Amino acid sequence: MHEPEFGVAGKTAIVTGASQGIGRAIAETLAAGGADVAICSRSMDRVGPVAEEINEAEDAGEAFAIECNVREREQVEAFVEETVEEFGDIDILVNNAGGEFVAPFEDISPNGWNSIIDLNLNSTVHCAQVVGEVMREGDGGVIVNLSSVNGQHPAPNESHYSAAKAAIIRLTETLAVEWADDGIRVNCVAPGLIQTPGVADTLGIRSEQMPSREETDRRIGHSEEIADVVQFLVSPAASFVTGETITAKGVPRPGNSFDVDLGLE
Ligand SMILES: CCCCCCC/C=C/C(=O)SCCNC(=O)CCNC(=O)[C@H](O)C(C)(C)COP(=O)(O)OP(=O)(O)OC[C@H]1O[C@@H](n2cnc3c(N)ncnc32)[C@H](O)[C@@H]1OP(=O)(O)O
Ligand SMILES: NC(=O)C1=CN([C@@H]2O[C@H](COP(=O)(O)OP(=O)(O)OC[C@H]3O[C@@H](n4cnc5c(N)ncnc54)[C@H](OP(=O)(O)O)[C@@H]3O)[C@@H](O)[C@H]2O)C=CC1
Repeated sequence: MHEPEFGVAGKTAIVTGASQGIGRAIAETLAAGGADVAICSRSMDRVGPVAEEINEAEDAGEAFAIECNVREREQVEAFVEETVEEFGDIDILVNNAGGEFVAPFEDISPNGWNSIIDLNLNSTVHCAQVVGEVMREGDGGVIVNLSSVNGQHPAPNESHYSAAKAAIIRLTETLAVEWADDGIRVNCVAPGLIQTPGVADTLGIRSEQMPSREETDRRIGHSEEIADVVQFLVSPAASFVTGETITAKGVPRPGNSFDVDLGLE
């Protein structure tokens, strides 16, 4: 009888933007499965406690945290170098750090546009190139990039973010082909609206506005539900899956998974 292998025990992983929200859930899920995780955010005060909590858990992998702004190539290089020193190799990269502000296209300044492209797309490029080199020189690996339903469908007032997240999908497909012979699988997850501190603070969408998790229709997703998809993609069970985007948005409908009034005129 065939038993699918969903485990990550003994693997080493980098998860960017893991001080809260989806990134934190991904790091905790992989560590709970026995992977050693290197995690980062822009603030050691925020990401350090996540590593401490993982290290206190029984039967979990090891964690170490580092301050790294993934918009800065040099900081990504230092983070990856330190991870290799710590763990010896990198099997898994999850490009999670990302974010946005909402504004009509005509109100986005060149600097505002660049900040969102840097944060979402260029950070993914930095991490994929730097970690990809380590994987190609080693035994290959698995990369998962966080896109969004906004990268798949029109999203008014999120033109910069949507453009970046759409580009991440095509980058994923391209790298899956370019790096197939190096034993590197590259996939994407496109979440619908997920209840995270970032969504609450930045977009002003709070959990009390949301239907409860028990409701099957039109509910907001939870970070763990994205972490579970990532866990599948990085596991041996997904060994024949590359260049794909898995959408995780609950009930199928075009566009966003939940109709939220963002309060823009
Ligand atoms: C229908 C429902 C749809 C819901 C979809 C939900 C999809 C979820 C998407 C997510 O990504 S969830 C994650 C949420 N978390 C975040 O978004 C938080 C992350 N935010 C940040 O890190 C930062 O705020 C930022 C957005 C990256 C900006 O960081 P940066 O340090 O670059 O900022 P500044 O230097 O302050 O500004 C740079 C530039 O951008 C302009 N700008 C900033 N905010 C706005 C705004 N609200 N409107 C217009 N322009 C803005 C700012 O003015 C600067 O430009 P210049 O003035 O210098 O030209
Ligand atoms: N929540 C949602 O509805 C959806 C989210 N996504 C995507 O999922 C990912 C995670 O989103 P979510 O959990 O909601 O986001 P949050 O804003 O809640 O968390 C973002 C995380 O990224 C870190 N971060 C932000 N900027 C940087 C940076 N420049 N360098 C390093 N770390 C950084 C933050 O840490 P710190 O502040 O400490 O630096 C934090 O840990 C993003 O790519 C997002 O676009 C996609 C679709 C929907």
